[in-house]
Amino acid sequence: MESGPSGGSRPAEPGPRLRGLRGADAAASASSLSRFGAEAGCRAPAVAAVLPAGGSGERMGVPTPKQFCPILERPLISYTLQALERVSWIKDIIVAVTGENMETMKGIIQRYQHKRISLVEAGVTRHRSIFNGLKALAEDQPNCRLSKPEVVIIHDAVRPFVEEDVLLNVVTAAQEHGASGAIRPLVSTVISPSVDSCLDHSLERARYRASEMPQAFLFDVIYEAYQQCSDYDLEFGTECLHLALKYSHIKAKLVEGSPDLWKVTYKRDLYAAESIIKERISQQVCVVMDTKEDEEHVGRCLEEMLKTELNHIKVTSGQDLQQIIVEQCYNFVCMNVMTSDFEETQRLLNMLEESNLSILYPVVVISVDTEPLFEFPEPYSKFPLAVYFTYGNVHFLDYESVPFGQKMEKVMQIREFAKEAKKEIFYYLAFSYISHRRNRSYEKV
Ligand SMILES: Nc1ccn([C@@H]2O[C@H](COP(=O)(O)OP(=O)(O)OP(=O)(O)O)[C@@H](O)[C@H]2O)c(=O)n1
Ligand SMILES: O=P(O)(O)OC[C@@H](O)[C@@H](O)[C@@H](O)CO
Repeated sequence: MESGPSGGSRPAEPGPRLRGLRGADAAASASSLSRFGAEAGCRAPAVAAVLPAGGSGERMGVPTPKQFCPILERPLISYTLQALERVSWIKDIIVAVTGENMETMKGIIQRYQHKRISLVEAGVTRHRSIFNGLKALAEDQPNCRLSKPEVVIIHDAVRPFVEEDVLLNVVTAAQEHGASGAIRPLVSTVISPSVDSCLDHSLERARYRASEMPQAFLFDVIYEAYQQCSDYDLEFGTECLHLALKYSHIKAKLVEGSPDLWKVTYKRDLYAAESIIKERISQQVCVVMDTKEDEEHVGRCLEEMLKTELNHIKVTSGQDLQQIIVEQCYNFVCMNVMTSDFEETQRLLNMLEESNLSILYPVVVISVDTEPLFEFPEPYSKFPLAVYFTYGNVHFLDYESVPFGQKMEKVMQIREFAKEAKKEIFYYLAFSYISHRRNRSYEKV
């Protein structure tokens, strides 16, 4: 077993989380942990995850194993890891990959700065890969460097759309019942063909469900099941819940999952995944404050206001910017509260230029000045002005006819600045906040 960049024998505490992410997601995670306590009437369990990622993706029909196929130039498995890393109460993530893909996997971990990851060798079947992942967590194994969790999540590496709520549901249910799995309604009816490929019988669709992922187990339940498992089951089985029932006599609690839990199997699934990822990326915004203090004030206000509209809002004063860009955020709002010389915006644009962000998706940078670079004549002066630039062209929203004073050179300054933003779509908003710098209180106009 090999640890990822977190190194050491014990995976570090949740890796450097994005400040805003820490704010929003950690709050969610914290509330989740309290849910453990409330609903299960017990303390939050130690939780680890095993991700089988050792397949060859034959049904995808491409040379690259599907877990490494790019979506927006980023490997599919990286999105799944990112989804699990957003859940701060998952302490260890064990990924089973083949020996030939080990270096590829390490490169992905390094490139996208994934944390809490340990790698194990995959097996020739999915069950054997999962078993190898569980061994890495068992304490009866030589050189075991990870502590045994109370609950282990098993989740296919090619199911990138997994949210904290379903993970919490299966883990909470596993704590109580010993095993749990996400299920979805069947789309097609299940039939049984006869030996001459004629219909033998069909199942009443409403009485059956599709078994999806994530699944969760008390670690001892599933580990003992795999230890007793027959070679036949390890070779041909596809259902971990079945192993828990057959060998540990545990009837898993079934949990309704969301439609997005599907497994990327065929090429069409990759196209569908790309559409969903694009839609989700468009819902992600990073607010970049020019000072840490403003991050705590204006940033948190914006976070509170925006988080009901967006699926992920991150607020930072810069120290996490590199990680945010690595995670492929595409929408940035630079709040220049203290300065209006574009310093922070320029720094972001430079980082975007130097990053490997996919150019398949436009980056939007909105620079907001609380001290407008120029005054507008009445009655416009008290309205926010939306001036936006597309590849160096200046467009004025709504105020085309606004007569500017002699300070056009300020507008030209913005225009020159925007020309630097080669591939970004750059927005500039001038808000007239009244900011009492002394007592750091902010009043919106
Ligand atoms: N020996 C194997 C086979 C599969 N998997 C993993 O199990 C998950 C679900 O399996 P599946 O969708 O069947 O993946 P593949 O086996 O790669 O697909 P195919 O059957 O089309 O080859 C995937 O993340 C896959 O990488 C694994 O870890 N080890
Ligand atoms: O058989 P495959 O390896 O394609 O897929 C595994 C799936 O069966 C499995 O992920 C769920 O059905 C839940 O067990």
